[in-house]
Amino acid sequence: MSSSAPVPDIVRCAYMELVVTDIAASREFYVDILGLVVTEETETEIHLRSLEEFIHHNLVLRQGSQPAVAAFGFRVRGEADLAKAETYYRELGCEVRRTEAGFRKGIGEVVRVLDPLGFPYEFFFDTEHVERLTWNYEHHGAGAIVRLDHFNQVYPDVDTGARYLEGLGFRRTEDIRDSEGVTYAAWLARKDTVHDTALTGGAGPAMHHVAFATHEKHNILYICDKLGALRRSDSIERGPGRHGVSNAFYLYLRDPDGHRVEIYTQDYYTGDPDNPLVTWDVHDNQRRDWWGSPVVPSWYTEASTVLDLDGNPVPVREREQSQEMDVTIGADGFSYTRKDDTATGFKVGSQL
Ligand SMILES: O=C1C=CC(S(=O)(=O)O)=CC1(O)O
Ligand SMILES: [Fe+2]
Repeated sequence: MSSSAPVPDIVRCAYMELVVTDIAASREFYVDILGLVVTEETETEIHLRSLEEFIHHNLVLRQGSQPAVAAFGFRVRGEADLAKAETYYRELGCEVRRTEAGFRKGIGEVVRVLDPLGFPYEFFFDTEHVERLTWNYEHHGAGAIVRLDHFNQVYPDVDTGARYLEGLGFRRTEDIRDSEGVTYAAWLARKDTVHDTALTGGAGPAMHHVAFATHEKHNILYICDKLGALRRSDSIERGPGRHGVSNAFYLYLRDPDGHRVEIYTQDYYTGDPDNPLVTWDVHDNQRRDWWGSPVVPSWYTEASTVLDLDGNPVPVREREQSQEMDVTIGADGFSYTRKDDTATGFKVGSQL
């Protein structure tokens, strides 16, 4: 997959459209529990944003019959980048549709593509500016979600996927590999933090998670306490904890449809042109959780269906290379805490 056309200048990941089967239950999760702000809503569609956001939305919840992901939206630097996106993806042989303004509420023209990996990407520039609630602390609450931080996409062949994204101008900042050169995951950025999206090796194309940022770790701990108080602790899938990759403090939740949402804070700056790539050994038991806490199997095996430009599910393809869960968890899995000290690899009692 190659194109000699100039790539669109992507500024950041900006919005995701989720199809949800019970919009009232989803509204309760994202608004009442997580505190995202309603920019506008109808009975079947809710446009939400995080507290420091000034574009119209970071998340669209749309009522539908099956849970799915309909769009991964990226903001580009100017109107001219829409034509670049059109030309670039047409040269890649992808389906490309340029919509009129208003196809998405609060957004101008959108270039929609089904990208070479099978994901529905959207590129936009013009957007209605809405109230940025950065200083409106009366709306923040103790679990304040301030920004959309990143997407995470499941795809069978991480190296191929990462090469496509690097060709689109993303910078690889971290990855997980083994001594045979198999890549299990990669993190790729346009903005000056660890990633705008990541590729997790597995059956795909599928959406692994969408991540929102808080300013502080205590915001994440409050969300956990609030879920406990609401007797909704079953929404917590993994964490809270400290990532190895990205160094961020994290929590993974599952929404009422099973869509995975990460709450994420305090990764690091990656904006210099010579930002050093961080590569983790797949057997390093601190790569995904710096404290060595195990990754629950569902985190590796479950993800959301993605839709094509007509709203039909994109068929997934199984990963052919070795699976991270197989090589690190369970009877045949192997991970170390200290590379040459295999006698005491795992913390006692934390085996799944
Ligand atoms: O955002 C992330 C940063 C790090 C990790 S990992 O679990 O530490 O690999 C996962 C993640 O992709 O969700
Ligand atoms: Fe993440």
